[in-house]
Amino acid sequence: MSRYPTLRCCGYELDRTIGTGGFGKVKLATHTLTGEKVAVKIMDKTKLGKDLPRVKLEISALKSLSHPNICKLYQVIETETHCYVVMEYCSGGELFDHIVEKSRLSEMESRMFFRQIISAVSYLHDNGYAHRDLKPENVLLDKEQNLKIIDFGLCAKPQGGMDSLLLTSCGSPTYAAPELIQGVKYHGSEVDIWSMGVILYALLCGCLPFESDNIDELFKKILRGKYIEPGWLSSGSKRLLRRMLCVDPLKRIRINELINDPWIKLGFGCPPSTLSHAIDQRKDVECLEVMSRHFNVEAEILWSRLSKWKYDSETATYLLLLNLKKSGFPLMLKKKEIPKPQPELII
Ligand SMILES: Cn1cc(Br)cc1C(=O)Nc1[nH]nc2c1CN(C(=O)N[C@H](CN1CCCC1)c1ccccc1)C21CC1
Repeated sequence: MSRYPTLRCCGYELDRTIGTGGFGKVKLATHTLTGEKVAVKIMDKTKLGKDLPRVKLEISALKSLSHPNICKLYQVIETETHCYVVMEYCSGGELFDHIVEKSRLSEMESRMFFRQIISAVSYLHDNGYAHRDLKPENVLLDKEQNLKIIDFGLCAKPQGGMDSLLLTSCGSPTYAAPELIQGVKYHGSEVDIWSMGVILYALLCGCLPFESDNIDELFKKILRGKYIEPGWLSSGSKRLLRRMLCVDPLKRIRINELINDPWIKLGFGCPPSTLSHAIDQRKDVECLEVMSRHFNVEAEILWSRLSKWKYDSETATYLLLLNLKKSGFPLMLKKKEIPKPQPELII
């Protein structure tokens, strides 16, 4: 019997562990009704302590975000001791590993990934969120090499909107902006741009712009803002990196300039998409019909529940049916297996 009987009875078959972090672990699982693979973040609430608010923050952020380059939330299951966050499974692993595998990426491949990050971050900022912990380990790839941003446990939704200042120093120092490590007030959008600059440098160069085993040395390098520009970098990419890794946040490129930067548009002829295809929020009659027949509930009654986006088992089934439809698979729900009666033991 699996260690997490709750998940089995909530409609998931657990598989192997695919990630471990300070917050617990992530396990691969299968949604029984649709057969779709999902990733379940399992956290022991009794061990989270002061980090519990971060988990709540991530869940509330994910509930209001719907974008093709942001890892999708399907369901939240809470027991007395554990919190299970059921999310989109990204089978392509971390962008970080993809860069290491190829030592560094071509300009076009870097641009293809980076445009997706811009699209996700501009959507985030438009919705009043700053991620604040952008790094290659928090950028995953799905089976079609589409990019998905994860780990919103450090994100912020400043009360007064994106123009108000933040103070909490958070995230990984290697990717943290100078103003963030100085402990002065900062704008969440500006620190995200700096971290995106570090990611773009990693994509193009296969290493990090600021590195040191000694934290004080690392801080000095970040505050100086000086980094090596390898010979293979084009002038367009060098110019863009200088505008992103600009120590003075007031002079740093802003997201709306970034979207229209010539290097970003090269080969595409247009800026990255900045609108969220809120496909998950609109009613899909076909998926609704399949659920209505399976659960024997009036479609309109079902939709009145689904449109409340409670991220319960019905939300998960609906969103996973949408995934099946997007992938061109037949829309069907497996009948719950009625356990076969055990043959009487013949003594
Ligand atoms: C690494 N990898 C390789 C393959 Br193949 C699939 C994966 C993989 O992790 N896929 C995957 N799909 N969906 C998810 C994941 C991982 N994952 C995660 O949320 N992974 C993060 C990874 N963070 C990066 C820095 C610190 C921890 C995590 C958070 C808490 C505990 C464990 C892991 C989600 C649920 C959103």
